Amino acid sequence: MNKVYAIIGPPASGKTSLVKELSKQGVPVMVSHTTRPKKQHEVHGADYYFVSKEEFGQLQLIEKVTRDNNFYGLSKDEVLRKVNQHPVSIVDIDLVGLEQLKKLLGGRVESIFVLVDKNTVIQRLVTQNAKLEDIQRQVEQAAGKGEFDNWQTADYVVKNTGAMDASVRQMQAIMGLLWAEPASATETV
Ligand SMILES: Nc1nc2c(ncn2[C@@H]2O[C@H](COP(=O)(O)OP(=O)(O)O)[C@@H](O)[C@H]2O)c(=O)[nH]1
Ligand SMILES: Nc1ncnc2c1ncn2[C@@H]1O[C@H](COP(=O)(O)OP(=O)(O)O)[C@@H](O)[C@H]1O
Repeated sequence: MNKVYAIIGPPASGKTSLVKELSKQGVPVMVSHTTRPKKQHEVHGADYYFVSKEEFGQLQLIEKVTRDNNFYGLSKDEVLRKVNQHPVSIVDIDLVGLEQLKKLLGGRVESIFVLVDKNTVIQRLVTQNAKLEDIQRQVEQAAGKGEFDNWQTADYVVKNTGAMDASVRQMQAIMGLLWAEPASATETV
């Protein structure tokens, strides 16, 4: 059965970075549509599908959000296309999206919670030069939605406070994309 692994976790836990790295290693990613302008370094179809408001309005979406007058959403077509084409794919999604994904795909969805503590989140947001009041709001909102506690209901948990490489390898192992090197047959003890 083809599987989609939903990467969930609080803000600044590392979801975007981990998904980008897994994508570089060849894991197919479900891509959202957005009406916000494309930034120079971004690639249509990889970072987002960049579309007009009219085009966005015609999509069948499993969930969407409005931010700063821009729309973002994951289309049903994108989900079905990726899950039907690939044995394993990944998606960076929030909890509402995860519930919708489960309604659409049932047992084909597994969730991986990216675990970090609140202090690490705050430190990372400070490093990204976020304003203190924005940091406080983001952390409070995430805590209010239970985003620090979702590890309790996720299928898998990966702690992302050490080296990112280690988290990437753990996720590959969870998804069945990494195997331990077999011990050499000629090895003596
Ligand atoms: N619910 C939902 N949120 C999304 C989707 N796509 C992106 N987002 C969120 O929208 C926010 C803004 O994304 P983006 O414009 O790429 O961020 P920026 O590069 O930091 O300006 C981020 O928090 C994303 O996680 C989506 O399909 N659904
Ligand atoms: N294992 C890690 N160690 C240190 N910094 C990390 C690690 N993983 C991610 N980061 C950093 O944390 C910040 C937030 O990561 P990001 O991928 O944007 O999180 P999210 O998508 O969950 O909001 C980024 O600056 C990123 O480089």
